[in-house]
Amino acid sequence: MILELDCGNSFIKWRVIHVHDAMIVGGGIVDSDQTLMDQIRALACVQVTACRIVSVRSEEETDALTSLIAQVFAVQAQVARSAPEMAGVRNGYEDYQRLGMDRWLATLGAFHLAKGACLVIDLGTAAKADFVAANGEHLGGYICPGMPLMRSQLRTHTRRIRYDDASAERALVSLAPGRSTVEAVERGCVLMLQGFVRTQVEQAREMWGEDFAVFLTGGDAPLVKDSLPDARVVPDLVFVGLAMACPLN
Ligand SMILES: Nc1ncnc2c1ncn2[C@@H]1O[C@H](COP(=O)(O)OP(=O)(O)OP(=O)(O)O)[C@@H](O)[C@H]1O
Ligand SMILES: CC(C)(CO)[C@@H](O)C(=O)NCCC(=O)O
Ligand SMILES: [K+]
Repeated sequence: MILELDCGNSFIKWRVIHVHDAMIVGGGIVDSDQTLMDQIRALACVQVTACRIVSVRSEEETDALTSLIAQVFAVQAQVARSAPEMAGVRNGYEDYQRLGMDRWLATLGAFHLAKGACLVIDLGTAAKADFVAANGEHLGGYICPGMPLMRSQLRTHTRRIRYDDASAERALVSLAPGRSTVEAVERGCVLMLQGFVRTQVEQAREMWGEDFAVFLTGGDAPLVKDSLPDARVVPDLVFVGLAMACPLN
């Protein structure tokens, strides 16, 4: 079985798939290497024979994780590396190595699925948008604070914005003007995300008319999907690209 890991800035998403048909055996989202190991080991009868990783963490953190995996499962993890060109997509950065690997892989995955022009939106700790033209040219993209960063900046830099996670969740039953601090902040940040996403779609329309696909991924995709009815929500888009970048045979 193949262990796949997407190491983001706040969380690690993992899943275990069968080698032959890519059927998903299990998966989850964790906030530490140790919890990751515990969760994988808790899956009965899993024999990890290969591992592929995408990481936007430091080289040291990624090395520590690959060592742990070598120790626990006796496999050498394959770590996805940047490339100037792959699977028909040309990296649009001046220095291709600077483009975040999560963005690059999501872009590869999206172009593979769309087989044409696409806009890729990934809403995690950071909110990211990337544009790929029909000929596979990656045109670049945008990076903004995502929901967790917007909310924590407000909490950190003000005296009187304080609330707990449970009330934050309750506040999102509607997006009407907030009548409490928690509603005002949570709804305001969601509207920021929706505005970000709409602006990207407008830009794609200016370039490509109606001839493009929109892909939506990342933990906070559900917060904007109603304002983007034509978007394809693909939670595992980074894993689609990861399998392309690290084919393991
Ligand atoms: N089960 C979950 N565990 C943690 N966060 C979740 C979960 N489901 C949804 N989320 C939301 O997902 C967001 C984090 O998204 P994601 O996991 O894509 O971030 P990340 O990969 O760490 O960040 P980035 O991609 O910017 O590096 C959080 O704001 C949280 O609200
Ligand atoms: C933007 C983040 C932090 C989002 O995970 C990641 O893609 C990253 O570290 N990128 C490097 C900077 C860049 O993409 O220009
Ligand atoms: K990510």
